[in-house]
Amino acid sequence: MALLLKNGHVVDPQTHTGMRFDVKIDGDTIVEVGENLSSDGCEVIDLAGKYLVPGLVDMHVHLREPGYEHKGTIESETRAAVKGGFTGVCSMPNTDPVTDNGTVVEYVKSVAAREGHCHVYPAGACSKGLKGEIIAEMGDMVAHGAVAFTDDGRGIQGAGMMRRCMDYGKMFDKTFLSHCQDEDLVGDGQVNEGVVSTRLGLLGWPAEGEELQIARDIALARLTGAKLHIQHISTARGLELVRAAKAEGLPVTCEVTPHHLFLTEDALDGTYDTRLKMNPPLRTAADTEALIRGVIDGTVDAIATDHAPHAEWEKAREFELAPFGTTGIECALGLVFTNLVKTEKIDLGRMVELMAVKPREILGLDPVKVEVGSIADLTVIDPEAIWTVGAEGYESKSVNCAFEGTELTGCASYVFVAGVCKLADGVVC
Ligand SMILES: NC(=O)N[C@@H](CC(=O)O)C(=O)O
Ligand SMILES: [Zn+2]
Ligand SMILES: [Zn+2]
Repeated sequence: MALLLKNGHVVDPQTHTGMRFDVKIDGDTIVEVGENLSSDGCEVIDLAGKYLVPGLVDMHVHLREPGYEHKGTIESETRAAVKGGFTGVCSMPNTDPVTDNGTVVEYVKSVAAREGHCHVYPAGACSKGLKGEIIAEMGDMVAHGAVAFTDDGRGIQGAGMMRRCMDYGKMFDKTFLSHCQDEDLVGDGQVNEGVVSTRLGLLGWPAEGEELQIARDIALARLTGAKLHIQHISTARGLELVRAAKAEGLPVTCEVTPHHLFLTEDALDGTYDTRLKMNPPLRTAADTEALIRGVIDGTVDAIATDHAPHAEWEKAREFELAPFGTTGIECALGLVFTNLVKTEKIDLGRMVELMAVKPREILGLDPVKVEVGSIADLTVIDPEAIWTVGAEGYESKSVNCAFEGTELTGCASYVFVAGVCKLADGVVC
């Protein structure tokens, strides 16, 4: 039966924004958009008071399967994604085995097709085993559906190796997603190097450890012509490097996470809370202010969560022994809505650009628009819902959320993936 979404406030910067429209879905496709559409033969969902936007895509997510199913599975983490309002996620290759060949890409895709709640777009590794030594089977991975290349979890240490990856891989016309971390400089750094690391007595992870590789990778994008995307950018100077690269016309983009936008190293003071341990670390207030300015002025292309589930016992260890990473896919929409949209720093159209339009563009996916003929990947946002992160638990298998206890306004109430309802009234179907 066709599905009629009535009276939603459509926000799509690619088509119509700010209009109240009915949207009819048949199968996996939008077949009609307009006012007062006939509901004959349709199941009707009333979206009065809600926003209807192109389905959100989180371009940086750790699903943990295969290999780390005690942290999360493709089933559990795509369930969390749908709860958070996403119709698709780009999965990172730091699995076990590493997603560095077509067989593992195929495995991720087949489990996602069988058990996943939303689209999964796998990223393949740049180097075999994420070791930064031998180029991974890029062509094989692309043939099996990999959408991008990354050694996320590690920076590629050798400039020559990064250059060879880009030179070889650029023939596939995919973007290189770069985790920027100079391991020699960062060493065992735990938190941002500065006053807070000194006060806590923890080894520092200096901003320069990230900025050196951002500068290097931009130089290599210039040298090779490959498309470069800086992951989870966290420092003001790093963003300045991206701004300059864009002004020069280089094919460089970047993403920022909600935790690097809305939390600073000061949250760690006196807590030693391992949920606040992530890579790169929380930085200074001056950095978050610069990142928010970048979101507003367009230097930042995308907001992605770097959703990184870890088991409770892993995070319950001493700070130095706990793994890096926070979950975030269930609260990202609420955080951005509360802190940026409600405060009028950005409008909802810009939010859709950051969380739906640009991620697809960078990953080379087909665009999704609220218009006839588009695939019906759609997110419905309730702008009035007030809720507390973690108060009703999580859909994710893991609970290591840096934002637990934060009160937010705005959440996803419906999610449609290829025309199928996956979230109804805030409940995963
Ligand atoms: N960001 C993190 O702190 N952790 C990520 C790895 C990564 O994104 O670098 C993880 O896989 O747990
Ligand atoms: Zn990373
Ligand atoms: Zn990551």
